[in-house]
Amino acid sequence: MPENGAIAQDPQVTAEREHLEASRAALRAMREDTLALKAQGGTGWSTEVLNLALQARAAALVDRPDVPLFFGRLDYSAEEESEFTGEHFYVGRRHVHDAHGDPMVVDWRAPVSLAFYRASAKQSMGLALRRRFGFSGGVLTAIEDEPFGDAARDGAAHEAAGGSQILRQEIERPRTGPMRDIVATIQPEQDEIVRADLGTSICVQGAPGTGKTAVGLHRVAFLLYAHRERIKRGGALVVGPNRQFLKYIEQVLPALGEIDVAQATVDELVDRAPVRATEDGAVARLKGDVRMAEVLARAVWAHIAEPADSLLVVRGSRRWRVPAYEVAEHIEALRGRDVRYSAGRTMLAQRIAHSVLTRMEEAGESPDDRVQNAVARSQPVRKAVDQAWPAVDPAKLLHALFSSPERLAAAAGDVLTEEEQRSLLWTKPPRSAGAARWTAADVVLLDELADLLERTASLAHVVVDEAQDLSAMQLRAVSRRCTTGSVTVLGDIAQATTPWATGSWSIALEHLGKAEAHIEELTQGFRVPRQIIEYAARLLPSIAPELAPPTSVRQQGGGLEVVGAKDDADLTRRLVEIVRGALGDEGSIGLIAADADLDRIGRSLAKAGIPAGRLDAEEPAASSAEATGSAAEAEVAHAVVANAAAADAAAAGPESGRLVLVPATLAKGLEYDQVIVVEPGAIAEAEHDALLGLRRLYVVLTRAVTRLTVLHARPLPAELAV
Ligand SMILES: Nc1ncnc2c1ncn2[C@@H]1O[C@H](COP(=O)(O)OP(=O)(O)OP(=O)(O)O)[C@@H](O)[C@H]1O
Repeated sequence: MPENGAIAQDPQVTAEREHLEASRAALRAMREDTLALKAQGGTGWSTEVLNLALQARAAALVDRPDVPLFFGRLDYSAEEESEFTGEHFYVGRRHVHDAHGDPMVVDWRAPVSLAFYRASAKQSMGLALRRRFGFSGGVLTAIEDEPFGDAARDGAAHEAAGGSQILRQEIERPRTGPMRDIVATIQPEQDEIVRADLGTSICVQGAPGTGKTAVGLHRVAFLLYAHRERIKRGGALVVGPNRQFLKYIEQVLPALGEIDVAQATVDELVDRAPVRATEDGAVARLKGDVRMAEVLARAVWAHIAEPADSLLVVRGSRRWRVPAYEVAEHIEALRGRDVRYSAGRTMLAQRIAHSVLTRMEEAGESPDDRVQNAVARSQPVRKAVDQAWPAVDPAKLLHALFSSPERLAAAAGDVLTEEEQRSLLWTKPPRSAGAARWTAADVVLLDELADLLERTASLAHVVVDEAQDLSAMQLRAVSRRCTTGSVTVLGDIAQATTPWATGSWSIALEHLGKAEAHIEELTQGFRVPRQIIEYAARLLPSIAPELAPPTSVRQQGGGLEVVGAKDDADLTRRLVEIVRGALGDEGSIGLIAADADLDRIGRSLAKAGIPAGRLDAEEPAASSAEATGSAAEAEVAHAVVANAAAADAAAAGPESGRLVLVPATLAKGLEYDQVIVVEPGAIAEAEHDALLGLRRLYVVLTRAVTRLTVLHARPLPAELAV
């Protein structure tokens, strides 16, 4: 926003700038106070931990000159009865207080800030005035007032005039670098989701660019504020489709002052063995089918056998016998309870030992717990447990199932058809489990097996992004990581591009064990201009006829150009021209093509002297603290980086150049100012399945913030050519 003389001299602007400066000084003082604290733990180790905590806090208190300390102000009415009658507050990313402890800026997540996001002309929530601030490079350049109460007519006029200019500018701004927070402009329907209580699981269906990812990340930040101890103890996790996506979103939470949230891809979540093979889509789909859970459960529990003999425990000069039928009774009793398989082994040993102890007591002895533990660990008891309730190893069991038609049939007989069973069997079984080359779907099965043996620890909250792509078995893997916690499920059925996708939110939620979750829909598109979204939506009747066409709140941009080339040579020539033109405008440029075509396109551009980054290029080396230091040091280093002005460039790595070549399979969740899509036909065909191909194309066509150019020499898919 350019500074003009009128603004510079406006007394209100001057007063607000003074408050900004005073707040900055207060934040500096808070940081200095923290740095002056001496960590004094009881031991060297606890002093070290305290030191790291202080460093982390000091890092979180760094003032980034380019990030406004506050973006809004709330003036509560002096006449209306409310908790904050007559008071006013500045709303920002974090709480700042003065030397007396009085708030200079309140945290956007605090209850007092709620009205900033929710008050409307119809419901003022006690406000007399809501003020938004516009900034340019950290300098306060604009004020926008929205009066309520007696001046409600003006409020209505404000809405009729198209709402906030500052909001418009934020939505229309060019995109560069990683994803940014939307804390200054969260919309009421988004805020409802962000502030939902910790116990509530929510599923958000939304068209491309409706802010699902942004909302999910802000919800984690909110939950950390509202339930910090519980989330810290239990842990919070964001699950995304791939590393590139996680890299794109990783700055959002640190920018909101939150560095304690783990982020993982689904594959990383179930990291039970390295993935060393791929497989046919039909087999992967079957391995992702929920019936596999039944097959695996049966395969595990089939290990339980009738106790062969009575067992004899010798203690000193006495011998104690436990008959086989009594061991069988213990087994039956345990199976009637919801015990995990491995825990059951330990419990069986204890129960047998208890039988021995009962006999000892009957004989007049008075054994204690130590004796019971010693008996449970004795060789005869261990032998009896190993025979009737043998140890199971997930990899060995899966290896046996996929190698032996008999073993598989025993577990899958009436669950999978014979043909399905055949498709699961390896044509050349590896010699051992260690030699097996597992696929991504196999590793999910290994994770299911591991959970059948030992209960997986639950986190306090899990956000699953692009959840429409997950198989039933992957959803179960997520589910066991939030059995006692809640989930935020984000996705768009129209963007499901995996053959194993479940296809319906209610089914997905059942697999997640959260059938009671609310399904919310976000409909306002903040990314894709109307003209472009309408073009992409031509595909909707074919890919998700039940979904309403997406809308767009964006007014600017919207350049859509479909360029037909005569042949491949003409396509290359035009591509170079288009890319040169795009480089002449501001913002990021994503050139998206079928994965297999990208190398060739990269070479053609290089030949024309146009360098381009690759989204799937190798990760840059970790920062030195991450490479050599402890996890805690790395966290602090992370926070410092997040608070540094250079964060954007540092975080984006090799893809930080303006022009990025994006394989179509990695485009999901990302956005670029200008998008150039090369050969939509090839992108769709690369999927082998017509429906999934069109969905992939829909994803690709909905990445543009300002301009979309579609370049093709081959005919466009018929659904698009309408
Ligand atoms: N309230 C808002 N104010 C400003 N910008 C917003 C708002 N909500 C979303 N956006 C912006 O819209 C863009 C799209 O958001 P986001 O990536 O979260 O959408 P999405 O629904 O996850 O999209 P996709 O389905 O393509 O993954 C981002 O640049 C985000 O910052």
